[in-house]
Amino acid sequence: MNPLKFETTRPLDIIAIGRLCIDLNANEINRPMEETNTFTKYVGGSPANIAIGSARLGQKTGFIGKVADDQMGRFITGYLEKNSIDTKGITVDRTGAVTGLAFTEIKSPSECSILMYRDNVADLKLHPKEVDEEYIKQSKVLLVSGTALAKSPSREAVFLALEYAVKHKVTVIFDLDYRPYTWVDEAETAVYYNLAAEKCDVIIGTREEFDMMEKLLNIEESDDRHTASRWFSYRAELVVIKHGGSGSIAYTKDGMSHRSGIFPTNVLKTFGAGDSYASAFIYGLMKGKEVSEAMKMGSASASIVISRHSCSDAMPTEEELLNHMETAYYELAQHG
Ligand SMILES: Nc1ncnc2c1ncn2[C@@H]1O[C@H](COP(=O)(O)OP(=O)(O)O)[C@@H](O)[C@H]1O
Ligand SMILES: O=C(O)C[C@@H](O)[C@H](O)C(=O)COP(=O)(O)O
Repeated sequence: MNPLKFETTRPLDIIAIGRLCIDLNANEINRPMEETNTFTKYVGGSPANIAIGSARLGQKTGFIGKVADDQMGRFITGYLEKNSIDTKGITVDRTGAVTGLAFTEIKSPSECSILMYRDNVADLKLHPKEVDEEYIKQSKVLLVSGTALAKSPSREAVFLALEYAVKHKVTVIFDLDYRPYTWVDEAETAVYYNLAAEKCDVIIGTREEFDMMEKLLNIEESDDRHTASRWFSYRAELVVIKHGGSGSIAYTKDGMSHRSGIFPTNVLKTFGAGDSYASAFIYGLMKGKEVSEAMKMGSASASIVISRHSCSDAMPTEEELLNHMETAYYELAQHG
């Protein structure tokens, strides 16, 4: 069962809003970053990765964001255009802001970490006046990534985009994407995450991200079903809780739950799992697939991306995704 009804006559399938950054993934793997010398540069930033994943799957994709007025900013917009992503919603910062950098460390397949340089980044300077209502109303879906709530004016830009989306019946999907290094205070984080989530139709996050949101409310011993049910009293139709190598579980407003397993793979690095999962999951939902099938598509995409060096560059095409689902072993993991 798929509870979502998309406005099918819109020229764009999905617009993502949030950060456009650079991933610098260590080439020397299985060692700490102190011992690495070279990195490969990719476009990064969770919403950028999801947008690239969506475009790779053939979806008409747009973006609302801000890039630095430098080579990195031009590299990012050029890469998005090469991937047929509409960039008219992207503005260039003129204040000397820089591009966020995510240095990734691959100590082992299961020990990966990300060192983020986020001072004076252009993406958090996106201003409400740069959010175009006429642009948003052209899309079936608005994808909001939580890190864009970390600082003004990006925070207000996101809330304005949410208002426009609700006004024009654009389905809002909230990928929590909690990055502690971008926030200064847990309470502030939880307040803004909860306020944004109230306006969303679909919420996707890990157990830890939902715990962060609930801690502020002194919700003791929450579980996945309790977490999901909280959001059905607002706009949510679907809540997905991801559990890493144990798969994911989704709840719909009708009280049903849907479990998904994983496609075991040779894991090179674990980051990129969430963004690839989100892009293919959303794609499945928009193709009218059952929730569990859309989750399986998300798992398949994640399985492909975590076996490769990059996140954005590794996003599969529709053909690669469907082929993987037909040929790879699928394991219905148990969790929770
Ligand atoms: N080790 C793994 N092997 C195969 N699939 C995985 C693995 N880790 C994660 N996945 C898939 O990626 C999805 C998202 O991963 P998760 O780590 O929960 O999200 P995030 O990257 O946002 O923290 C999981 O629900 C699962 O489908
Ligand atoms: O989101 C960032 O700024 C870093 C990403 O580009 C990076 O690829 C990553 O951490 C992916 O996140 P995940 O998919 O949630 O693991």
